[in-house]
Amino acid sequence: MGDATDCAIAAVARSAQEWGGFLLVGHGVPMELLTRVEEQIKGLFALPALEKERAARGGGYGYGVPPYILSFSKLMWSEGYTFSADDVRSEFRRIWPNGGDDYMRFCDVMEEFHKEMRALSKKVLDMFYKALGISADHIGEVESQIRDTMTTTMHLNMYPKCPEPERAMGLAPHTDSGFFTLILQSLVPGLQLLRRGPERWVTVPAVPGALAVVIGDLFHILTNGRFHSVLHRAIVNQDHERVSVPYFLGPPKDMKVAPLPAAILPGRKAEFRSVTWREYMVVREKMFGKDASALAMLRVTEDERDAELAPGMN
Ligand SMILES: C=C1C[C@]23C[C@H]1CC[C@H]2[C@@]12CCC[C@@](C)(C(=O)O1)[C@H]2[C@@H]3C(=O)O
Ligand SMILES: O=C(O)CCC(=O)C(=O)O
Ligand SMILES: [Fe+2]
Repeated sequence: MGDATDCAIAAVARSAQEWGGFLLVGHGVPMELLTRVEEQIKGLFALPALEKERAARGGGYGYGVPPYILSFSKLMWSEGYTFSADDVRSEFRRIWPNGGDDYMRFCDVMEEFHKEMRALSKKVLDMFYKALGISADHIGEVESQIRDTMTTTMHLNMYPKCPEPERAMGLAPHTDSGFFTLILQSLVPGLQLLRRGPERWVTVPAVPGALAVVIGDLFHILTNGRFHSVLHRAIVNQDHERVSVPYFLGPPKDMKVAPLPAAILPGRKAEFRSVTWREYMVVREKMFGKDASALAMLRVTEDERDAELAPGMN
């Protein structure tokens, strides 16, 4: 994948525009490592509830479902754990205060996974740049700043077997807010993307060793809407538990994100205002449960565009 072919780049461009996601194979992260990651996560969630509660979510990180999930009426049939990929050892002392073998094994595997995923995420970003027509030898200052400062957040989802799957939801429909997400999923399907025209939920197949890639809202802004941030959800099933590990890539929380000039098509203008991830999360929280989307709030209106044109026209 390091030297992705023109054909692969064209496929990335097409799926990022039309779907907002795709399955990535041949990425080089060893399948055997992915299996170990899944085993460790199942072990973590199998711990007694009281031990997991020690790490109860606070300040955004820790055990428990993400807060936004609580604003949906349907029962969420899942457990979650969010942490900064760079702080595995300190974070999981909350679960295993005295360290020990289980703690060491868990941290070793997660750190190995993080190292591989971090390297892969840079390759994926470069593929996206190429897919936008930004060639490797003409990468601008902003593009390389993004490449050098991208942050990584890991989230673990466990969806237990559900006796009445049609009455529950694994994870409510949402878009990821960052740049893009690489998702490792069990061999049990459950992730669904909303396909447009006409709208329908499409299940992402569980392909051994494949990673699902999903475009987030800040990438939608960065690409001036050329790449589509896709609404997705996770459903549950009666017969198998399922684990997924989204690896979220995004800017540092206070970096301003605006459409990349090099990504704006000829004859078009920037269609989104600049925003930081932190600011975006505030806007999005306000929009939950309402009809309008947070992205729509950041769209430059016709009036604003006219106002911008006006001085030059006088
Ligand atoms: C780095 C991230 C990405 C977050 C916020 C923060 C930590 C937890 C992530 C999730 C995980 C579950 C869905 C989501 C929508 C949620 O509520 O929490 C995600 C969200 C986002 O993509 O916005
Ligand atoms: O379980 C999945 O496959 C999707 C999880 C997801 O979308 C998320 O945690 O943001
Ligand atoms: Fe997601």
